[in-house]
Amino acid sequence: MSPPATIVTPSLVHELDIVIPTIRNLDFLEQWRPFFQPYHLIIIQDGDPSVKIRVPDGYDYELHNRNDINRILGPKSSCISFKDGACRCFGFLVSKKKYIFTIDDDCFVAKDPSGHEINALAQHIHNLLTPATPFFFNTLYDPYREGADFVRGYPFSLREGVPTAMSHGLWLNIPDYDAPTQLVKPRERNTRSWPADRYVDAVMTIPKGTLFPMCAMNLAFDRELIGPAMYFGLMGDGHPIGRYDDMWAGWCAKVTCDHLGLGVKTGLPYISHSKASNPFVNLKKEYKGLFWQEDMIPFFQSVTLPKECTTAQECYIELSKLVKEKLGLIDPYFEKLSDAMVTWIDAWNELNPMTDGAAMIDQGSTI
Ligand SMILES: O=c1ccn([C@@H]2O[C@H](COP(=O)(O)OP(=O)(O)O[C@H]3O[C@@H](CO)[C@H](O)[C@H]3O)[C@@H](O)[C@H]2O)c(=O)[nH]1
Ligand SMILES: [Mn+2]
Repeated sequence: MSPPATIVTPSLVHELDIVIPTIRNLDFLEQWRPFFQPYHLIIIQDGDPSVKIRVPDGYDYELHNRNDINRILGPKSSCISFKDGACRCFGFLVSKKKYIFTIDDDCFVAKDPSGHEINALAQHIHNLLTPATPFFFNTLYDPYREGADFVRGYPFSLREGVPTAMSHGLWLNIPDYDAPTQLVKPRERNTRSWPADRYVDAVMTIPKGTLFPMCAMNLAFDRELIGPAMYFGLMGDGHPIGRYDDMWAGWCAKVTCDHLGLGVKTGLPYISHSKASNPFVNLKKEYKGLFWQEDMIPFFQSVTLPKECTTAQECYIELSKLVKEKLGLIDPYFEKLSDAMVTWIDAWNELNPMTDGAAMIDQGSTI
């Protein structure tokens, strides 16, 4: 379902890039053509750079493989993962647009319960252009949606909301499960009809102080507000962990949004996820993350950033110090990750000299 027709959602064709990490031909773009064709694509080709990736005709795109990443970043390319979808964050780095939409190459156009094709991009744009409400939960969900509003008892001093930095979409068909869950529920599908009936027609702001497991399959964000915090970490080749790229970025970005007074939304739009990656391969990649996360989550829940940090870059550098100090005790990996977080910000500032990130947003008047 796209945003209601009465709310005109600008296309943002000149303000938004679509970033796709890939190891395969991009035939999936044929199905997205009605929605994606006007936009510039940034394709990050992972794996062997000598492999030719086929992009359907008629798309305006730039494609970066590992040789390009090494050439553009030089020694800083060490912070960009290889042989893991985490490489997509290079696209966030080189984009020059205000907004990013990132999607996996096994994600297709979904249909809502009435059978209409969902323009996921239009819904993300609507989510990003309307305020978020992290300081007080609205029980009718998104108050800025046609036909909804703030419910009785919602403080008027908070109804202006705050800028939305991230829009986290969901998935029909193959849900984004971790390997153990995938192994015990191999045939589970998230369908829009009975008995699953898991098409939830809602967008909600994730409250301040609450973390969430960010999936990069169907994700949009405001690059100027939160781009510097959207680093997907050291994953894949040469590293002890994989498939925690988007999770890591989501935890860092959420604590940064909370500190800067920015909003994160989850819910609509849905895409249809077509391929279940191999659960045994995934288990090997995720293994350390499955128990490290029992320490990572309390760490992020305990993070407080100094009030002097007023931009995403400043928050992120502070976070990198805390990662080294606190998580470095778990495993030397986190010391390397902390250093890579600093390298990422150096690369960000080098490629984006003009953006000084978001100044701290008014935390919303207390009532
Ligand atoms: O080595 C690789 C592997 C994959 N990619 C690209 O990354 C995305 C996601 O890959 P895939 O769909 O095969 O894996 P999933 O398990 O479904 O993905 C989930 O894991 C998350 C963490 O990576 C991901 O965002 C989730 O959706 C595809 O576009 C692959 O082409 C890669 O670049 N390098
Ligand atoms: Mn997938």
